[in-house]
Amino acid sequence: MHKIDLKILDPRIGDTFPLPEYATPGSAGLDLRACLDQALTLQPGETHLIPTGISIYIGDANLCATILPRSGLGHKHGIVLGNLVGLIDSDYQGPLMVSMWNRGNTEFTVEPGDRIAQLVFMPVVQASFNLVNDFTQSERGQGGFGSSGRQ
Ligand SMILES: O=c1ccn([C@H]2C[C@H](O)[C@@H](COP(=O)(O)OP(=O)(O)OP(=O)(O)O)O2)c(=O)[nH]1
Ligand SMILES: [Mg+2]
Repeated sequence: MHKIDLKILDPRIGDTFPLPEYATPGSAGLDLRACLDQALTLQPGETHLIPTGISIYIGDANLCATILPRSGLGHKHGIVLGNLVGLIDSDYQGPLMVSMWNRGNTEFTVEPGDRIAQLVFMPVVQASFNLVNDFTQSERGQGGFGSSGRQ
């Protein structure tokens, strides 16, 4: 288990609202909570930036974190992320924010402390570029965007 530095920015985190934790031993994501002072209703089509009450400092360029939607919110209520996926850089030290987008047709109310999205740590490979004029020919070549058909 990696140790990641975490700062509590909202005193309710770790008190009224639990710290992010893996729900089961096999969980990939840690749920993030809406650190709101009052309930917030997202009208259809609206996007709001919601504080999670924490900041993390990953501090290792070979790691990042992503913020992903919760499948229940996305599938049942149309609540996904305004940026589709949030990417947390290893050198970011600011507050973790969740862009909540109501892509559905009905309003949705977020209550303070609700679990609104999930944080997933991932390995990162940084690359530098080797400038060439021609690539060694691959089997695929330039084929893409459905070039192999549908079945
Ligand atoms: O859902 C998100 C996405 C990003 N961030 C923070 C962490 C990330 O490291 C930083 C910058 O994100 P990104 O590089 O995706 O945004 P940008 O629009 O390119 O901003 P910047 O110019 O600051 O890099 O914002 C969040 O808190 N939540
Ligand atoms: Mg950026």
